[in-house]
Amino acid sequence: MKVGFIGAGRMATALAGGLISSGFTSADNVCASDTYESAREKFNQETGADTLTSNITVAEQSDIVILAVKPQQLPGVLQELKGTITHKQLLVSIAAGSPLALFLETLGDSIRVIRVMPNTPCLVKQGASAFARGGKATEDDASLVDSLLSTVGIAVEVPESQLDAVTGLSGSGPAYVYQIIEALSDGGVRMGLPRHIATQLAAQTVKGAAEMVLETGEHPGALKDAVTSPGGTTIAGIHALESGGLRSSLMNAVAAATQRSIELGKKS
Ligand SMILES: NC(=O)C1=CN([C@@H]2O[C@H](COP(=O)(O)OP(=O)(O)OC[C@H]3O[C@@H](n4cnc5c(N)ncnc54)[C@H](O)[C@@H]3O)[C@@H](O)[C@H]2O)C=CC1
Ligand SMILES: O=C(O)[C@@H]1CCC=N1
Repeated sequence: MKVGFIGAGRMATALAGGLISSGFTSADNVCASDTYESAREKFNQETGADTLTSNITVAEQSDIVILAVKPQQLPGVLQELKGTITHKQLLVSIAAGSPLALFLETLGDSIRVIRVMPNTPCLVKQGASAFARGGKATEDDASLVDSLLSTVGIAVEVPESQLDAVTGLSGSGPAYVYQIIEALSDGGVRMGLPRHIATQLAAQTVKGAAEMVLETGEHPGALKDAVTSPGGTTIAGIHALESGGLRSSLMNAVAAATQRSIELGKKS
């Protein structure tokens, strides 16, 4: 199975690294093209896979072609790949906000295309990705993309209409959580902890709580109750969070980012 990346930036390097280190495919079967030499060199150093200057050659040589350029660069790349991408390759796009219709309109509706919304924790193999099938993409194509994304985290299939909400939640979500970690650390510093200790404790607390949700399958509310002693410290903290509208703020953040994803999708 030959996998080719068009665009050898951060997300491509993370995905290629996951594919190779997990044994999904070998470095010999992976290649990438990029306009910039520095990006090609970094991809090659970090993954051991070959890089090329020609997007067309990468597409011709690959069974799976992964488009990993920025959304603004996508229309130009698709024009270039017209006639090269056919139903023989599986096309996978990770470009935020670019709808399946864009690929079908440009490359023809016989192509097999899957649109993915990954997130940056893919860089540390803790990604949360969702994908939607389009055109003539089959059940087998979906399983393949599921296995591919699972090398760098978890993956779920959704209808394309839900991908804007996915973008608002898990695509942009790491940034919300970084703000939460920074704020928890600030709280620790305010109460007298050294910064490096406060940040370490804050990050591990978020990681540990997330693992508890994923591993136990318990409702987050039940896990919260298990931390909260009657008349204790936690309920005092929770009351302060409720006064500050934490939950409403996070729900509004997901809604605002989803709305922006819808707007950006209409422009492309
Ligand atoms: N960073 C994030 O949080 C997320 C990013 N994405 C999507 O992933 C995609 C890639 O993002 P990053 O890896 O963060 O960007 P990046 O900027 O690190 O990588 C993009 C690469 O494409 C190359 N490139 C530009 N024009 C090209 C062309 N015509 N032909 C070949 N290569 C070309 C650039 O030189 C660059 O190395 C984007 O579409 C983005 O929307 C999706 C989810 C989350
Ligand atoms: O902020 C953005 O537009 C992209 C999409 C998801 C994460 N970053």
